[in-house]
Amino acid sequence: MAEISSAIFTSFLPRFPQLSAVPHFYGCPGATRSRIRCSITAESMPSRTSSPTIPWGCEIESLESVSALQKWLSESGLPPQKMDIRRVNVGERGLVALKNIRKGEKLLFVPPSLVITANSEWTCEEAGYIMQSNSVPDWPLLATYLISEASLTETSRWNRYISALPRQPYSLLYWTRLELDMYLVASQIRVRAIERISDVTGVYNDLRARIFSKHPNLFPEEVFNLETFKWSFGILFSRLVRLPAMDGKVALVPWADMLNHSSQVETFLDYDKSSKGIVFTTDRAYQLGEQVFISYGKKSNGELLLSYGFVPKEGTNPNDSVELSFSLKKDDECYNEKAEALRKHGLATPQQFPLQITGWSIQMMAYAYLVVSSSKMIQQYDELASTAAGKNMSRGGINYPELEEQMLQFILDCCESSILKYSKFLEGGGPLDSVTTNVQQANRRSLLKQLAVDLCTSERRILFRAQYILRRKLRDIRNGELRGLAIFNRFRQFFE
Ligand SMILES: C[S@@+](CC[C@H](N)C(=O)[O-])C[C@H]1O[C@@H](n2cnc3c(N)ncnc32)[C@H](O)[C@@H]1O
Repeated sequence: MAEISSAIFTSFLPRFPQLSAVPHFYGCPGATRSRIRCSITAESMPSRTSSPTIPWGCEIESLESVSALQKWLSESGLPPQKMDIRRVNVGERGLVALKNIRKGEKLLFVPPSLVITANSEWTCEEAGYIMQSNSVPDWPLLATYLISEASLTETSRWNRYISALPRQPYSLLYWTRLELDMYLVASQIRVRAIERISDVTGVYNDLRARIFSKHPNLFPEEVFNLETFKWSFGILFSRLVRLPAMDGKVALVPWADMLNHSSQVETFLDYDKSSKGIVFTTDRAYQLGEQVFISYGKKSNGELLLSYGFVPKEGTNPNDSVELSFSLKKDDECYNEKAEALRKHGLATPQQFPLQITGWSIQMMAYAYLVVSSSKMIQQYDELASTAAGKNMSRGGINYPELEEQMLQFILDCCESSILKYSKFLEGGGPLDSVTTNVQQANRRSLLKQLAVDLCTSERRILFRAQYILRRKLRDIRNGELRGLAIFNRFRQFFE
């Protein structure tokens, strides 16, 4: 998948404009409306308290719906492919090479007519008209579109595609608050997941208040509810691609979205103007029968778990990082001045910075310098906060040799307190393990726990490496100081 940046996700956060005056519709044409009502019956209706079931899509590993999808795609203009959808070891279902594929080959060629974007036609035209006339941003529009088309079953042209989508995409959206608190207690991804769940809930509530409640015949609550929105956002987070050659347009690309991610490749999906289709260019060769991969973007293991519900094997992701939380010291006599400088540059206390396996950023160092700086440096607070916010990136700008030791010690302390949290989770048993009630629940818990263990192991590994480097640097500084002191003392004795 092309990178779906948080900037795109935030594009649905701005409030929608007030409802414009729209003609009053009485719902989709008769047959279609009744299908909506039939598609989710009272019995199958997802409940907010019990485990919800979405009445469309398939089991995540199902290949049955995939053959119907392939047939429909070929009939609808997808050219013959050099890959086929198969059960795979990495990612349940994936695309596998049907012949040897060279490095540098263009593959796929999915025509734009088979791609879902914010401009796609709605089977229920009236619902589409209402959404568009309210200028609903792309993400909530697509989430609503997907539910609308899914609920129309065979009437929708996307029926075959939607039937092959997972009924429950792997995503942190499906973790309960208790599971997030238990299993991701040490990782900052827990907070990101909570925020994301609350964003999705907020978007749904906004749509319901502003649009759905005013047109209940077009957007009945038994179809357009929080559970179906969780599903559609889960699908978008794990399958939507941004197409740079189409001005960053976001799209669901059937067939191409069967490609799994590998951190070892860099190629991604994009629109190819010469062939007028969605393609990707292989950046390595594949042999017959091998699974073909793309990159979902330079994402950390935590980000991959958040959006896609998986954690790559330990040590295989060169883009892995862990979020380290920094705070001003509560007893700092210049706390207010420092907090104000941070606020001015859009930063807070506490503030998270990514720590990579390859090291830490100038922004992180600038924040740490600000934390340890004395009141004598008050003139530099603004500059440090601006560097911490990434606005002033020259290394020379934060060269304070007299504070270096304190700054490094501060980062080391933060790393070590974070390591303690990870070790407590990884080396202690969780009380949730003892309260599972049935086999299904026990299986789910062990899967989530394994994901959390994999994530926390990889995040702690980065912290251990930083701890090692910081300790060595501090030892060198202190040894250098000691050597300097010894030379000074020898000089003093000589003159005495
Ligand atoms: C765009 S879909 C790819 C097709 C998907 N495997 C399917 O069967 O529908 C993204 C989802 O595939 C799975 N996936 C992709 N890359 C993976 C990987 N490297 N390891 C494990 N699961 C992966 C995750 O479940 C993710 O949410």
